[in-house]
Amino acid sequence: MDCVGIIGYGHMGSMLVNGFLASGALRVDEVVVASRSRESRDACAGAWPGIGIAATNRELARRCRTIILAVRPREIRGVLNEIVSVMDGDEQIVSLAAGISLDDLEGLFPGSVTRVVPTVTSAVGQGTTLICHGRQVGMHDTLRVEGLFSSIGDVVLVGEDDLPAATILSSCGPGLFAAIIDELAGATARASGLPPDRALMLATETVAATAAYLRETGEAPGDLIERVATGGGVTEAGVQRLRERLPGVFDEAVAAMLQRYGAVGK
Ligand SMILES: NC(=O)C1=CN([C@@H]2O[C@H](COP(=O)(O)OP(=O)(O)OC[C@H]3O[C@@H](n4cnc5c(N)ncnc54)[C@H](OP(=O)(O)O)[C@@H]3O)[C@@H](O)[C@H]2O)C=CC1
Ligand SMILES: O=C(O)[C@@H]1CCC=N1
Repeated sequence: MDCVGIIGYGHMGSMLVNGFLASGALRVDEVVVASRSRESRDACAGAWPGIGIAATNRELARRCRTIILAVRPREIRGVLNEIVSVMDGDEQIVSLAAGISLDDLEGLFPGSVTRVVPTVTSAVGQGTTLICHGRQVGMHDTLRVEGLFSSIGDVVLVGEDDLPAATILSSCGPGLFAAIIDELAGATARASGLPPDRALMLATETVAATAAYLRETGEAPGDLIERVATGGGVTEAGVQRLRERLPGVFDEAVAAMLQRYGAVGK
C-alpha cells in the first residue's frame, strides 16, 4: 500500500496527521508515524486509534513510499542517513526543514525530493503551504504531494530562491503577527483600565477583520489607513509613531530571520 509516513510527531508532524486525517485526505490505515520518544508515539496512537506507529525510522521507511521529514533541520541529515539504506530509491522524500536545500537533500537521497513549508494556521484551515519540487520529482509524486497538502489549506509553488522570503511571510508570519497582537493589546491594557484578556480579544478580532477587509476589497494598506485615520484624529497619531519606528524594526527582524535561515541546519 502507498502509505504516507511522518517522521517526527512534534508541532508540525502532529498538525499534519490531524489535518490529513480530519480532512479525509488519508485514512488511519494509510498513515505511519515514527518519533524519537515513546511519549510522542503513544500520544499519536492515543489520538488516532488504528494509525500505524513505527518503532524506528527504518521500520517506517520500509513501510512507506511517501516519507515526510518533520524533524528539526539539524536532525535531517541523521534521519536521512539512517533510513536511506532500507529504501528502494523510488520513494518520495518530503522535507519540511527550513534552510536545508534540495541539493543537500538530493546529496543524501538521490531521488524524488520535495521541500514543503507548512504553516501552523493550517490547524484551522487557514494559510498557505509552500511547495518546491526537486528535479527528480515525477508527475505522480507532484500531484500526490500537492493534493495531500491542499487538504489542509492553500498551496503555492515557489522557486527555491524565493523560499526564504516566502517562508518568513507565510510560515514565520503567524509568530510575527502574534507578537504584534500581544504588544498592541499589552500596551493598550497598560495605558488604560481595560483588562488584558479583553484587550487581547479585541486586538485579535481586529487583526482578523483587517486581514479579511484587505483580502476581500483588494484595497492597498495605505488606502485603508487613510480611510481609518480621520485628518487630525486619533489613528493618525498612532500611525505616525509606527511609521517612524517600524521600518527599522522590521528591517532588523527580517535580516535576523534570513541570517538564521542560512544557519539553522548547520
Ligand atoms: N513549527 C512551524 O511552524 C514550522 C516548522 N517547519 C519545519 O518543520 C520541522 C519540524 O518543526 P517543529 O514541528 O516545529 O519541531 P518540533 O521540535 O516540535 O518537532 C520535532 C519532532 O521531531 C522528533 N525527532 C527529533 N529527532 C528525531 C529522530 N532522530 N527521529 C525521529 N523523530 C525525531 C521529535 O520527537 P519527540 O517528540 O518524539 O522527541 C519531535 O517530535 C522543522 O524542520 C521546521 O523547520 C516548517 C514550517 C513551519
Ligand atoms: O521558526 C522556524 O524555524 C520554523 C520554520 C518556519 C516556521 N517555523
